[in-house]
Amino acid sequence: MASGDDGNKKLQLYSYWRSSCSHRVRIGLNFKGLEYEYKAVNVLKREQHTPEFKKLNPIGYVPVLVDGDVVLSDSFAILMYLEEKYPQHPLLPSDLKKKAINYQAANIVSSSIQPHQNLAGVKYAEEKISADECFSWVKFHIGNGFAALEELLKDYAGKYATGDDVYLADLFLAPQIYAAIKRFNLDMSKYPLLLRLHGAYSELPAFQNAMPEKQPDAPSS
Ligand SMILES: N[C@@H](CCC(=O)N[C@@H](CS)C(=O)NCC(=O)O)C(=O)O
Repeated sequence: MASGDDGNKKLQLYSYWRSSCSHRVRIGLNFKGLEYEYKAVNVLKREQHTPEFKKLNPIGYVPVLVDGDVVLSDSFAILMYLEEKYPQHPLLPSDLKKKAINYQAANIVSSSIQPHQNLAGVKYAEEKISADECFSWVKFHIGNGFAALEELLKDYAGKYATGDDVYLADLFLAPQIYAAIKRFNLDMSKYPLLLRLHGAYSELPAFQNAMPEKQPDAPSS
């Protein structure tokens, strides 16, 4: 694996094992063959709100990538930065339409699904409504997004979301499908294309090594 190209300074990723946003970036780093130092941030212990961490990301979310003097947060921005700085194994196709579909699919996940399951929102909602109602609300939004993704990708999908190569959309889809299955117990029979993609991702080392349970801060059992 290559490290960042700024001398011998290794890239650093501030991540939480179960964070789907961190998971996207882990796949991107692995896919591009970039070695990085894993810096665990336990969001359940509110480590994302420490003054130290907030110097890196004032909004108090993981992931954060440090590449020499570049400190970046937000998985989309991080992946676009990696794409330009480390062009090997491109995350975007050259075809403009396909590229736009990748942006659209990635943003359905990051703007229209994930925010509904984010810790801060879920904790707040659980105080206002019951935990069960909150869980159903989150599942509703995952299902809504998944239905849109099935429709969007049906004319583009090959082995992966937009053809036979892995691109940006796949980096956003894999963690969201994983979370839907493992954390939210979503009935995936309604989303056959996404279920098939989930199987395809599970065969790729870049995706396997980014799995939550393989991270150094994952609980041992
Ligand atoms: N749009 C941001 C969202 C970041 C985000 O929501 N991170 C979550 C984990 S996936 C987080 O740090 N949550 C902690 C909290 O809610 O306090 C991204 O894509 O990186």
